[in-house]
Formats: sequence, C-alpha cells, structure tokens
Amino acid sequence: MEADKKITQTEKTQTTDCDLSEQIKAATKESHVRAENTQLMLAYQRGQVSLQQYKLLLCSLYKVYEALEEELDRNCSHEAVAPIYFPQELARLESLKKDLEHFYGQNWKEQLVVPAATLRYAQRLREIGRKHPEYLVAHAYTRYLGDLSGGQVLGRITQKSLGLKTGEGLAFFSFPGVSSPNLFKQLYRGRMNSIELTKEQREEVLQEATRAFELNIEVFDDLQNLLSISENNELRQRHKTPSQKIAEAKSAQTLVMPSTLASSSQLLRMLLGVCVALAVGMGVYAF
Ligand code: HEM
Repeated sequence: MEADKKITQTEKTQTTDCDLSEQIKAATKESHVRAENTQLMLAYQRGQVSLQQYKLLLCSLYKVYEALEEELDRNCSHEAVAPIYFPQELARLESLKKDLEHFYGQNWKEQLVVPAATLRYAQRLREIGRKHPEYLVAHAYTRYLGDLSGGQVLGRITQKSLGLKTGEGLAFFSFPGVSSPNLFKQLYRGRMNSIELTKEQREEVLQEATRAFELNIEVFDDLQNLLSISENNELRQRHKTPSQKIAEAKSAQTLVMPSTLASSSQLLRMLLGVCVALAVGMGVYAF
C-alpha cells in the first residue's frame, strides 16, 4: 500500500508553528538558501550540469544514503525513528546502485570517487545512529524531503542537460512508491510531528538539521573542488602548444639524465687516467 494513500483516511496533516516540521523548516531556511547557492546547485539551476558532475554526485550520494539507510534500518523500531521509517517509499540505495552501474559499469564499486566531506557526512550519520537515533529524523528530513521537493526539478534538469533517455541513469530521482510527492510530504510532516521529544531533544534535532544542511554544502563544495582540479589539469593538457609539449618531453628526459651523466663522467675520468698512464709509460719507455 502506498503511504500517500493512507494519509487521506487516518492521519492528521494540519501543522502549527509549534510542530517539529514547521520548526525544522524555519530553522533550516537560511541553510537551504546557502545550499541552493553552492556552485554545484547553481550549475544545476542554470541547466548546465555535466556528466562528470552528475557521476561524482552519484558517488557521494551513494555513500551518504548507504550510511543513512543502514542506520534507519538498524534503528527502525526506535520510537523516534519508527514513525518516519518508509523504506519502501523512500529508500534510495538500490536506485543509486542502478545509476552507478549505468554510468560506471559492473565494477562501479571500485571506481567510486568520494571526497573527504562525504566521508565526514557518512561518519556523522553512523555516529548518531549509534549514540542519538532521535537525530536521524533531522537527516532523513533533509535528504528525503529535499529529494521530493527541489530534487524532482533537478532530475528533469539532469535528464535534459545530459540528453538521457527517460529513466536512463536517473533512478535516483524516481519514487515509484510515491504517487503524489506533495501528499507524501504532508504525511511525512505529520509523522515527524508525532515523535515525542523533550524540549532539549527537540532543540538538538533542530541543530542537527542545520548540521545536515551544512554537511551537504560541504560535500557540494568538495565535489566542485575535485571537479575544478581535474578540469584544470585537462585544460592545461589540452591547451599546450606543440613546442610546450616537446619541451616537456625533453625535461622529462632531463629528469633521468643526471645518473647517465654521472656514469659517463666516471667513464671519461677512467679513460683520461688510462691515457695519462699510457703517456707516462711511453715516456719511461722512451728513456
Ligand atoms: C538547486 C537546488 C535546490 C532547489 C532549487 C530547491 C528547491 C526547493 C523547493 C522549491 C522546495 C519546496 C519548498 C516548499 O514546499 O515550501 C524545497 C524544499 C526542500 N528542500 Fe530544496 N532545493 C534545492 C536544494 C536543496 C538541497 C541541497 C537540500 C538539502 C540537502 C534541500 C532540502 C530541502 C528540504 C528538506 C525541503 C523541504 C522543506 C519543507 O517543506 O520543510 N534542497 N526545495
């Protein structure tokens, strides 16, 4: 049964300012703007996402969802996790595996490129899964509600900019178990609001949500740096003149020359020694 169908029958979906879903949205409003304005997300909004950008993003998303979904699974009966546990509707790991296989082939796992910020994000998820499962709601909200909101637009942009056929390498953006993202988001907010938290815990969850956005921003920035480095190297290589290439090849030879030079000078010295010895010998002989 699809979760968004259940909503019309049984669940409270009206929210108030004191609800967690409203507080979390307000608390992360500024971070959302900052996330939208990262170079990577701006490239998306301009419709200029490259294949390299998308492939690298998929690698990082894989690591993040692997940690997030393992921790949600492990804590699925925890009282602060159970209400927002929707593996059938939301889980992204299998979709990401499909997309990675599409772009990298069967041995995609060996080709994953993941910047340090992604590892830090995954590490944080595992840490809170162990120590504070109630914070997982902040991370699940940040990723899944984002995927069901702006993420849907990002999917269409990816398809258009990369000229992909429907569904080809785009499984990440597709939620077959959610027929109406808006209805589902309402259900999800209602479930978030049903979680019982002390005042202190609620404050910490709000802080964790800001941290979740921050971790995402750091991943986007790291990915962009990685891309700039590889693009710069590529550009430098592409824009070299033939004479620069010859000079580079020569300097590469020079690098191995010192040892050759050393051995030839030794040879010279030996030859000189033999000549001197011969000359002296001949001199002695002449006398
Ligand atoms: C190009 C970048 C992005 C665009 C254009 C975008 C756009 C949007 C839009 C239009 C909404 C719906 C707002 C509403 O219903 O009131 C939304 C919601 C949301 N976005 Fe984004 N977004 C972007 C990036 C991100 C990122 C990077 C994250 C987090 C990693 C994120 C997380 C969220 C969340 C959690 C919500 C749900 C807010 C709520 O209803 O409580 N978004 N986004």
